[in-house]
Amino acid sequence: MSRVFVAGAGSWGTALGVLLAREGHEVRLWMRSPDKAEAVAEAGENEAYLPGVPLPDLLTPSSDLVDVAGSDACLFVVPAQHARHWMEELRQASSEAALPVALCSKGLERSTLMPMHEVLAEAWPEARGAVLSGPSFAADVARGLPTAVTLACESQAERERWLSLVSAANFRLYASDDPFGAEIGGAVKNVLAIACGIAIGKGFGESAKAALIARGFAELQRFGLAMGAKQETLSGLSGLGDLVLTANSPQSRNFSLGLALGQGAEPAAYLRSQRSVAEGAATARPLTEKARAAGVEMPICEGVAAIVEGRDGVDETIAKLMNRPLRAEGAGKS
Ligand SMILES: NC(=O)c1ccc[n+]([C@@H]2O[C@H](COP(=O)([O-])OP(=O)(O)OC[C@H]3O[C@@H](n4cnc5c(N)ncnc54)[C@H](O)[C@@H]3O)[C@@H](O)[C@H]2O)c1
Ligand SMILES: O=P(O)(O)OC[C@H](O)CO
Repeated sequence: MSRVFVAGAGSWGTALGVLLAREGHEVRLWMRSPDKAEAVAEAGENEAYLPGVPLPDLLTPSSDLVDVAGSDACLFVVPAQHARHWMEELRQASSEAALPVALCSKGLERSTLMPMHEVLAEAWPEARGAVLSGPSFAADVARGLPTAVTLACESQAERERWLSLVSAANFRLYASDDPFGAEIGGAVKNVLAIACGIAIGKGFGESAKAALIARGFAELQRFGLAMGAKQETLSGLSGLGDLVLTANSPQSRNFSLGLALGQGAEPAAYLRSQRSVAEGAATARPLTEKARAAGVEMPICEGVAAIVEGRDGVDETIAKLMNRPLRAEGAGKS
């Protein structure tokens, strides 16, 4: 049995905490508010983020960051735009310990354009980072439905430790030595899922969505390969696998955001009305800035960035995409 600190008690942190506690690990599920931690403990359930899932006895809700100090491992599940601050806090609370930290958040930091493992390297340099990513809705994992995801880190010994810690009967981990590639897939698929939601919200139908998935995957590969990710990672669970899941389901917050935008919702108002995070909204711009700096074209992601930031309307963006010069298929440069 290990002691695991789960930083972040949204739906994914809670589902992962429940999974580990069911496997016999002692879990501290950290959230910012002491009142909420108390209420969740009393209810025996995280009603706000994962309703209907009883918390196992081995899971203790906590608002005390110092609990990280005695832990064997940490799952980091705080939304990407708040990650740096809480990594710095965890570093202090853990006495700067070289704790194994699995990054489970999917996004790029807006101010620096960095993926989470680069943020971790700056904010908590002693931590030993890994990436846990792949097609996995929190509600599915909490219900014990069969799920497979990627666990990526450079050290083989660390990978093996993570595999034995987090794998469960219906939660299958595949190992990868490409943490960067695993992160890129999760960040880009969220932006593409918004595009697919927009197409459905506009009533364009399944053929349009399939075209967006295929051309979006070409963008994901172009960008990932230019950044040094491995092809096998991009076409694996954390890339193609997660794109297929997220781009096809209203269960996805990113797809649902797109759906609402396609139906005429105003982006800022819709985002303000949501308790849950749709990471693609904040990641779209840093992603496209990073791509442009690397000379990689990502027209679908550019369109999503313009729409969610209110710089362009849905109709204008679609017209721009459809009027691009005709070209050969393939991931290529553009
Ligand atoms: N939900 C899923 O199915 C799922 C699956 C895989 C990965 N993820 C990723 O996990 C990460 C967390 O998402 P989630 O779905 O668990 O969250 P959520 O949308 O269910 O809840 C949002 C969480 O963010 C917290 N939060 C808001 N502002 C904050 C701040 N300033 N500092 C710290 N925390 C703050 C809220 O308290 C809440 O716990 C995201 O990067 C998401 O992409 C989610
Ligand atoms: O609800 P979404 O769009 O954040 O997607 C959740 C997970 O990332 C799916 O793997």
